Amino acid sequence: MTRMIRIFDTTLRDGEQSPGASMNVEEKIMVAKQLARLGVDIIEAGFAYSSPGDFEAVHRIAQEVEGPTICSLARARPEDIERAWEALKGAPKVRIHTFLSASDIHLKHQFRMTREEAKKRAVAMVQLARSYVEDVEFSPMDASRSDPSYLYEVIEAVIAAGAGTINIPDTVGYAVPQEFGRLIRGIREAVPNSSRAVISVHCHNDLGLAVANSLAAIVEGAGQVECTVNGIGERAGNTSLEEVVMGLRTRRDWYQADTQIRTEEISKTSRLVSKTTSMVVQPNKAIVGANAFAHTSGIHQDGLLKDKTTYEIMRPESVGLVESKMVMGKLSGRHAFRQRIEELGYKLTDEEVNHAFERFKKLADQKKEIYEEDLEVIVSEELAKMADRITLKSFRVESGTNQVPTATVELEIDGKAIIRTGTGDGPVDAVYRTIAAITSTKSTLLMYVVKAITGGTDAQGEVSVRVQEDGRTVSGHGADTDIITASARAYLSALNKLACLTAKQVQGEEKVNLI
Ligand SMILES: CC(=O)SCCNC(=O)CCNC(=O)[C@H](O)C(C)(C)COP(=O)(O)OP(=O)(O)OC[C@H]1O[C@@H](n2cnc3c(N)ncnc32)[C@H](O)[C@@H]1OP(=O)(O)O
Ligand SMILES: CC(C)C(=O)C(=O)O
Ligand SMILES: [Mg+2]
Repeated sequence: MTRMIRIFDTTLRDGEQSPGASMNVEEKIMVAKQLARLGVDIIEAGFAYSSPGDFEAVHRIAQEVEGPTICSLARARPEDIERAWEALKGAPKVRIHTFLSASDIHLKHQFRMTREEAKKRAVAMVQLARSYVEDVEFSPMDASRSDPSYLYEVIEAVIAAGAGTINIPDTVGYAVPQEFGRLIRGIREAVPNSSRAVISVHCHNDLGLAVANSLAAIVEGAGQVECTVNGIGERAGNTSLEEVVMGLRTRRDWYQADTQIRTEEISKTSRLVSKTTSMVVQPNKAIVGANAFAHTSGIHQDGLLKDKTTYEIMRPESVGLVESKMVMGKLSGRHAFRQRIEELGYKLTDEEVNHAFERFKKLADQKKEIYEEDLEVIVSEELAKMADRITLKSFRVESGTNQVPTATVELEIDGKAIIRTGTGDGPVDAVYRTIAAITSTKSTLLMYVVKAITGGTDAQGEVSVRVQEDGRTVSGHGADTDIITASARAYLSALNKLACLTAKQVQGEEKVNLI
């Protein structure tokens, strides 16, 4: 039997306690609407007493966001509980979450209260909250550093006073999984009325154990997990929603538990929260980091190409990503290299792949990541070793102060001579336009650079061009003492590469329709 675990999202309350993560009312509403689409059970929308802005956020979210229960935090003080009620009243599904410390450290140093006084206050505030709403949650703050026997007493008393959810916070992230699981089991075994309430957990990540502690608590019977998107929150943050949810979903066989989260909304929610709070997600963050579904090493890439399950325990689609990423770099292997160039539309022979792969490895030793354009260049230059299909036979240019620059160009394409005359804005432009007209190229000239290789007026000039067609970019070079000849050669060398690429892409066809 699969147990359903409630997801209590506190991104808008504890998440906002991350330094610099504060959100305005409109931003909170936008995030709350996305949390509803994600399918969380409860949204802790804020702490109504803490500021007019938070009051308004709780109020508007309670009014405007459909689906989840909307909750406000409140200290164990009448004014806080009343303010929470003011913000929530009139909305269909609401909860007041009140809290007071249970640890001697907090009671002695911060609250200056005895255990008895704190217990009495907790009971009175739960009763007050219950006079306003049916659904009351109580948190004995710093529970993991509290004396268990006192903790049990408080829990029993607040359940008797009407709290339907008892949330066990590991406020300072001190607990370790086995210990925290045992604490939850202890509560269920030692508190006589514990079955009348849902036991919740709220873990902080100071030792990087928030998710592990939450999962350990679930094993011992916790029915609600408090968490935040991307794990943001006070100090090192809270339990990460996406990690707990995907942990349960992926290992349902082990936990026999799941949530009602629509996991396909996870990536979108993560991006929204990151953008809204300006909290950048680290690339290696589980589930939502940029690298969470990126594979770099050749052996893994080879395995994935053969079967995704070799190195992927979750489908990227299950968290709303289109597909996993194969990152081409110095650790990639031939299988992934061939696959990527085929995805780019090129069919190479084994020998061509081997040559291109050698060049790729050399380049990858110098560059952190190889992009599509790099692969295009490698492939195009590999293919450029094929005989040129277009050669320049001759050209003549007329230009002067009062003359429209005119070029007559003779090309040989696949052995056939073609001659044509055209005009342009300058002599080079006239030659380029005429070549373009003869070859009927659809390409665009992206870059044209001239530089002198030697000095003097008889200097050898070198022209480099970059040309793009159908998303493919190739470069071309030409050198001559005549700058127009160098320009024509550079352009034709680029067009020859494009022609080779097209020939390779149109598998089985010998000729390219250049004219
Ligand atoms: C573990 C957590 O995350 S708890 C939630 C933490 N979140 C926040 O604190 C964010 C919002 N907080 C605020 O805006 C402010 O702290 C306010 C408005 C709540 C209170 O502000 P101030 O009145 O100026 O008090 P300040 O924050 O300096 O001190 C907290 C007071 O609340 C008391 N207090 C703290 N928690 C509780 C509680 N659960 N129940 C009752 N009183 C509490 C403290 O003992 C202290 O009281 P004192 O003034 O009698 O010494
Ligand atoms: C208010 C409580 C639940 C809290 O955030 C904590 O103890 O960390
Ligand atoms: Mg907290």
